Amino acid sequence: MKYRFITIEGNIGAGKTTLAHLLSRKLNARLILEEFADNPFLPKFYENQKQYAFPLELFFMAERFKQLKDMLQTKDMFQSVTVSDYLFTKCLLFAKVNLPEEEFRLYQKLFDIIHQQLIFPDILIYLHAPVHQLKQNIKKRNRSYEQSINDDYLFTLQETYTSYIKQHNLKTIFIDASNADFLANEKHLQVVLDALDADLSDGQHYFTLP
Ligand SMILES: Nc1ncnc2c1ncn2[C@@H]1O[C@H](COP(=O)(O)OP(=O)(O)OP(=O)(O)O)[C@@H](O)[C@H]1O
Repeated sequence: MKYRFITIEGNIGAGKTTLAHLLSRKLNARLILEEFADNPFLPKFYENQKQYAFPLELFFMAERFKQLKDMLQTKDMFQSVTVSDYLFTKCLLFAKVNLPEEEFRLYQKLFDIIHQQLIFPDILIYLHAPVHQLKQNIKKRNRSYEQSINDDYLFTLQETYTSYIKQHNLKTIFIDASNADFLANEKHLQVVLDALDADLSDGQHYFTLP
């Protein structure tokens, strides 16, 4: 495997964690998973966004920084590849959507200082699914506090993610994940594995699933 650090991103409910598990098994890679369930502000945020957005975003940034720094500094002699189901920049993208202007500027200052200390992934896999499908996935997995998520929030996040990817030259495997089923359909996983094997230049590369 030519990549040492592979990161999967996508909107809420896009299927990042499932793909991260499958890839890490196939590649015998170390797995870094988002620990959103430990964030005590998340259920409160969904009830009252204005009041809880800032502590929520700060908590996510602190936890993710700690997790990535710890994991990436510890060398694992048996697993030379790492797969994560989030990009550290995700903190900034969500903060941009959720915080008022002044608070976002403060957040960005902190983010910029912290971000310099982390390693960027060698390749990003972005799962793009339409909002109606994300809603179905969110409904199906049935985390109670997520059931109030509305279409506008998902659309705005989608736009924020895609414009970030377009503006940066990060090597990206952009997958049209409408109807993706990486668990049940081996051909879907194979598309990702083949893309990781291909010689890709920097920037975005689009793939559809069979
Ligand atoms: N920075 C953030 N600000 C606000 N909410 C966040 C932030 N990061 C994650 N969340 C919330 O945490 C929960 C988990 O989000 P995330 O998109 O990481 O995982 P997921 O939806 O379980 O992923 P997938 O289904 O693609 O595996 C969601 O409710 C999401 O909105």
